[in-house]
Amino acid sequence: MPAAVDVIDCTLRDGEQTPGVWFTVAEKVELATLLSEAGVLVLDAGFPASSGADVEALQGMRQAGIAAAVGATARPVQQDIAAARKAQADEVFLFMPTSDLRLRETLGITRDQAARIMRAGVDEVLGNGMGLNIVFEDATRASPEHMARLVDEVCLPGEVSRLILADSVGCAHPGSMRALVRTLAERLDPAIDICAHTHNDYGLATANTLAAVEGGARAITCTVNGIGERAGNADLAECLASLTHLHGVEHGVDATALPRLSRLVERISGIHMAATKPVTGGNVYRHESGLHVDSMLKDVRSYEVLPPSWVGAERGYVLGKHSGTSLVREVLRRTGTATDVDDDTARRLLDTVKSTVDGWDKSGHDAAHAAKERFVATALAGVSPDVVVAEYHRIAGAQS
Ligand SMILES: CC(=O)SCCNC(=O)CCNC(=O)[C@H](O)C(C)(C)COP(=O)(O)OP(=O)(O)OC[C@H]1O[C@@H](n2cnc3c(N)ncnc32)[C@H](O)[C@@H]1OP(=O)(O)O
Ligand SMILES: CC(C)C(=O)C(=O)O
Repeated sequence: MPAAVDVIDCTLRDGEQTPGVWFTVAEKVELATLLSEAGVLVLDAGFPASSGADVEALQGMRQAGIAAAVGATARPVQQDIAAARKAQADEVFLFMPTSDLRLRETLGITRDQAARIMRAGVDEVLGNGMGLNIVFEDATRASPEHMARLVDEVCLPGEVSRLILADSVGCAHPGSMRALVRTLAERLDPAIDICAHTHNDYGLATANTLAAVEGGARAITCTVNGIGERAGNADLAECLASLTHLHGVEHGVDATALPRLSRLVERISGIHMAATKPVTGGNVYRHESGLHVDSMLKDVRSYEVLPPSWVGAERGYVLGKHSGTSLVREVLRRTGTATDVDDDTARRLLDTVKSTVDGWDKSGHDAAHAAKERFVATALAGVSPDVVVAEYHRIAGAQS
């Protein structure tokens, strides 16, 4: 693993390509500002040729004076590059399919033609004074010979900063991704960084991103909440957590910004994350099961490898159907109600918790609604500690 990687966020471009999702100009500038303040180095901030709003949004980011470099995605065609220039992009993500399937069957061009179009696009971007990232779209289904030739012809030091290898359909696995990066890294001038762009069709986007870094990639692309085309992209929070805690790789992003970023993207995309969403999900730092809570109260390493403080969150314990007396005692201790509770009282209080949960009426709901209710009960409510405290006072009162 390298000591550090560059982080490129593409929520504003690939994330916005999520079917049915679009962001207003103000939302884009707000998200770009937060990403930049968090320490993200580069933003793939939009596709200016797609709409005037994208041009305006990129200009707005420049006017807001954000520190992150503002990038624009473009095909190697004059109109896209002109739009990126109009948007005042610092750099361009210039993409061209590399697989024969995409070249021959959907674009109807040969490898030679693709190479020539790309070379002309490179010259156009450079002529317009913008920085350049070359994107090999569908690289994970492309011929290594064709990609090697493109490396020689369009990925030249002094012209190109990064080569982005895109697993556009999410068909790679960690082994193939690692091998692809290694092969092209041997061909590429070391002044140019390889960057991974992965999709999550098999749920492997994060694993493939990490494998790419292992193979020699020195930059990664991610989206907040993993939103993006189809099953989405590599999730920013997951990638950063793994890089930090599993591999010790620096990335320059302040992890305490991740929950806020996640909530902002939930709000502006309308796509809500599950409570189990790694790193930023509502249940990630919460525990209910009695045996777990008992262990956690003795040593938090028992069931916690990702410290909540890393993202600025707090550890929580939920009283519920699966609780044990350890948490009942802890609640009484934390609320200052009682420090020393006999076994019989603790057990009676636990029974109150369990019967309260068992008494919840879920009839009249269809299956989907019931599942949602269960989620809400688990994620948000459990049983309030007040129930235990009130019951304790009732028992203690009755005893005195
Ligand atoms: C893998 C990725 O995620 S790439 C990014 C994908 N993102 C988007 O498509 C979102 C933004 N897109 C848009 O707003 C629109 O598609 C536009 C404005 C870019 C283009 O719209 P239209 O001109 O109406 O074309 P349309 O989208 O229907 O078709 C795409 C055209 O681009 C061509 N094309 C696709 N990729 C490339 C490429 N890398 N280089 C050159 N041409 C390309 C296609 O061959 C097709 O050309 P044709 O119309 O001559 O057959
Ligand atoms: C344009 C590139 C980076 C892309 O989104 C893809 O190939 O998935």
